[in-house]
Amino acid sequence: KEKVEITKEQQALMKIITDAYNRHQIPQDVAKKLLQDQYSAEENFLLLTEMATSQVQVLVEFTKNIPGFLSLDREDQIALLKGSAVEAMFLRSAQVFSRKMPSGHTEVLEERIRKSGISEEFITPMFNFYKSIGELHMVQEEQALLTTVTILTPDRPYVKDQQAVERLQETMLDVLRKLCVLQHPQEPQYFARLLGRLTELRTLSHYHTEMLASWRMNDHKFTPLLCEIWDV
Ligand SMILES: CCOC(=O)c1ccc(NC(=O)c2c3c(nn2-c2ccccc2)CCN(S(=O)(=O)c2cccs2)C3)cc1
Repeated sequence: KEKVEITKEQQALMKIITDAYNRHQIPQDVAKKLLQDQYSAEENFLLLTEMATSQVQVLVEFTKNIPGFLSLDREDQIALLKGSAVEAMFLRSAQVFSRKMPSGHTEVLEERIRKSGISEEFITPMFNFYKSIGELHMVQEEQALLTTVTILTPDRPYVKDQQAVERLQETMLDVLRKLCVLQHPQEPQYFARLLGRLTELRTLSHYHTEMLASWRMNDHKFTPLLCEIWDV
């Protein structure tokens, strides 16, 4: 049985990434608004737009703390951000959703999201994903590293130096693999299950692209930042 050990450097790397990941949460006032009294579909949609926009701003800040990210080609940095923004948001959403919220809050939050003008065909896979992430009971280091692995996906559109991204992603995957073995010793397949969620995440982001088209048709407005990062 191979003795799995996280090196000093990997420990330091994990701390930088986890601290950066935890530094940004949904602004309390926005989250509170989501849980407050009745809202119309329009107001719910507006609130989600506001939250999604703040998530993108936080994503940009977070990536700056990924060791090695800022040494990548600048255009590749943009390509990685654009390519992973939706996936990172749904990963973060799943973690927000499955966090031990005060009882009843999860249901209210679910209700608001369901009543925000998003069509059922998108809502179902989204909540299935949230539940499947919740069942993993990831520790915060795993959440932060999984998001980092998602951002550092080499085969995003328009990435020129894929090798450089691959090297960074492999560094993160090695730490995540060891962490999974140490955190879930009874579940040798835990790391594989985690990576399997990234496949589910890609499917969700394809749904998202379709939804954007239908929202555009119903004349739903997005913020300039969301239009920029979602190419709408
Ligand atoms: C400051 C750090 O920010 C965060 O930590 C953060 C976390 C999660 C989110 N999540 C969301 O905004 C969000 C969305 C959906 N659900 N959902 C959600 C929110 C809370 C819990 C669980 C899920 C569905 C639709 N999209 S959308 O982008 O397609 C959209 C946009 C406009 C109309 S529809 C958004 C934001 C910020």
